[in-house]
Amino acid sequence: MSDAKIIDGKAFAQNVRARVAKQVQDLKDYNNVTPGLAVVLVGEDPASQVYVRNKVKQTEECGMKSLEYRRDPDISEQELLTLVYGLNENPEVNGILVQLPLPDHISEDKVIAAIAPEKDVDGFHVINTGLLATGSEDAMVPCTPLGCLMMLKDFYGGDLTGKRAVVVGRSNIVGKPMGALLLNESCTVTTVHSRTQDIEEECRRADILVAAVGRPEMIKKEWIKPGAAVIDVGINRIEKEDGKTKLVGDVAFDEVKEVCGAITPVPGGVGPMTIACLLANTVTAACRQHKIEEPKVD
Ligand SMILES: Nc1nc(=O)c2c([nH]1)NC[C@@H]1CN(c3ccc(C(=O)N[C@@H](CCC(=O)O)C(=O)O)cc3)C=[N+]21
Ligand SMILES: [Mg+2]
Repeated sequence: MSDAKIIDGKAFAQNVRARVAKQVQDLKDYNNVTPGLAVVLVGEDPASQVYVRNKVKQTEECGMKSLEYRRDPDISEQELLTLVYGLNENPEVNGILVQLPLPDHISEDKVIAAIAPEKDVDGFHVINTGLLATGSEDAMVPCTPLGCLMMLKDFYGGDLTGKRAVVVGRSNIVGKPMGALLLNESCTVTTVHSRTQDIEEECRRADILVAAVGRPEMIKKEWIKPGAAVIDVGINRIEKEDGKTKLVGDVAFDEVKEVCGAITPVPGGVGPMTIACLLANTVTAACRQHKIEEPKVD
């Protein structure tokens, strides 16, 4: 068996961002529109700060306007909702992202429900969830699943019809929308989770395996069908023997790459694609709000 293809998410994301930058330039030149993305960050979680910093930087590099709203962790739910309502009304803002998780005293469901669906570039609002589930082109598609789909389509030359896809994990932000997207691509989709019997056997049937559980290196090479495409969504910070921390995925990369046909690394796989898709969604949102023909995303 020849070596697996290591899918370079960083390079892929750079490509997507270059395309987005061109679209932004066209919007400015021909429509006098500069897309704007508002990112709301509550609290001081260091990992969240890194992600938000990257989002802001890349938004600006693509020529879009970035608006950042940092709030103390003791902000009330009502104050946060009021901030979101204001962004809904702000014509400079085409996309709104409220960084999750939120502090315990704030209902994430309520905050997501408060975001205008057409500005919901995360695709977390139930309107967008419903549009995705019914196969509508009007859905805002969650960024991580969208990035995974783009890499899978690229690997398979555009068509996923009839592939057996197994999604490991059933979260609202990755597992469920990933399953819906793959079903819309005419895959045969199975979602497995912590209560699944014989999870290993289910995974071994997969042509496409998407791992999104948040358990470091849980998926071993015996779980993999030879030649399968393995997409690793996990970003787990673990401590090494020397006390330093490193990032690992949900897949035991070194052993799985000996069996599979293609695999995304962590870091440098799904993560950068998530941000690139956020930027692409912001352009899509701006086009829809200004009734401009929108660019195709994949
Ligand atoms: N409303 C909301 N939307 C999100 O999309 C969202 C969120 N909340 N909360 C947090 C998670 C996490 N997330 C990541 C995005 C990029 C990388 C990324 O680029 N990771 C780099 C490594 C970064 C590092 O070194 O820590 C990589 O995988 O190569 C990681 C994680 C978006 N999230
Ligand atoms: Mg909460």
